[in-house]
Amino acid sequence: MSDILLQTGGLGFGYPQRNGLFGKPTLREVIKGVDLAVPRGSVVGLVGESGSGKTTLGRLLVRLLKPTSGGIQFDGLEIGQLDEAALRPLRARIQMIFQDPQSSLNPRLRLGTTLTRPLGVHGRLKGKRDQRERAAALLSLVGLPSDFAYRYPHELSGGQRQRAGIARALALEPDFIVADEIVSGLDVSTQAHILLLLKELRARLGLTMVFISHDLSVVRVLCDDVAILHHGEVVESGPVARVFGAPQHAYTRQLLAAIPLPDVEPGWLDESSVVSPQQQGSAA
Ligand SMILES: Nc1ncnc2c1ncn2[C@@H]1O[C@H](COP(=O)(O)OP(=O)(O)OP(=O)(O)O)[C@@H](O)[C@H]1O
Repeated sequence: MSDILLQTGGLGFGYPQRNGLFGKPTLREVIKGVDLAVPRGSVVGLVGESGSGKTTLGRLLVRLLKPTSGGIQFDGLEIGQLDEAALRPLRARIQMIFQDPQSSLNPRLRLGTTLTRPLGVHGRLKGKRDQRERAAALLSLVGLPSDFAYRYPHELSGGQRQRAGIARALALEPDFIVADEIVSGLDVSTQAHILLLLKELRARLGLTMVFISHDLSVVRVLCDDVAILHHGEVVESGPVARVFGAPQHAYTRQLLAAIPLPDVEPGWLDESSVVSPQQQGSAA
């Protein structure tokens, strides 16, 4: 078994674009020749300014998009050109969490139904009681009380919704998760709770993750490795301490200068430094 769970080689992607009313559509390349390796059990940060291609690359990695060139190897299997039927058995193993959990939480369904629906789809539910127990276990995994199973998404705070989004992604016990800007839009204290939760889940479940963020300080506390994306190309990658401590590429230096890292110790996100939702009285 290789130490690398997911690897891309020369990965490229272009969105079709119309050229005038009668012109033939062409591809506008937004991901170019990306070589990325995600070791098992690691969290790899993907950073870059707005429009650099982070979301597109994330969607390629989970095969919501099909590459226009290059390949993606997942657990030794080339998945870049697989069609939907061939991808189906892999879908449970690869999940994406979005910035806006609204998109993964159906507003008309109670949380318990949303969380356990993927289990039902994959034939892993044994009746109503099992469904209730699985929903409670998933809620507890992300620090939410079990009676939240009866709530609708609009009855949750932003942080609670993001916890629910994480629970939904974890329902099928995936091996690989792409998290796309999942703490953007949350206040700083809620961000810290969610990051701490991810750290705990990672340790407990041995998750392998690509963590997309424009916030370098968040990447520094959570990620082992980081890849810097610029105009669809990875211009630099490696261990976070090395890339942020001694950036080699001019663009990385520019990014670091533009977004100064707060002067925090790498260990600031320890359990002792963050009040848990239970301690606070309500789940953040
Ligand atoms: N569905 C689409 N159709 C056509 N072009 C798109 C589509 N989605 C994104 N793009 C273009 O692809 C490029 C990369 O966009 P992408 O959203 O991947 O970047 P990003 O780094 O995630 O940006 P942000 O941080 O703002 O979300 C941009 O130029 C964008 O305009």
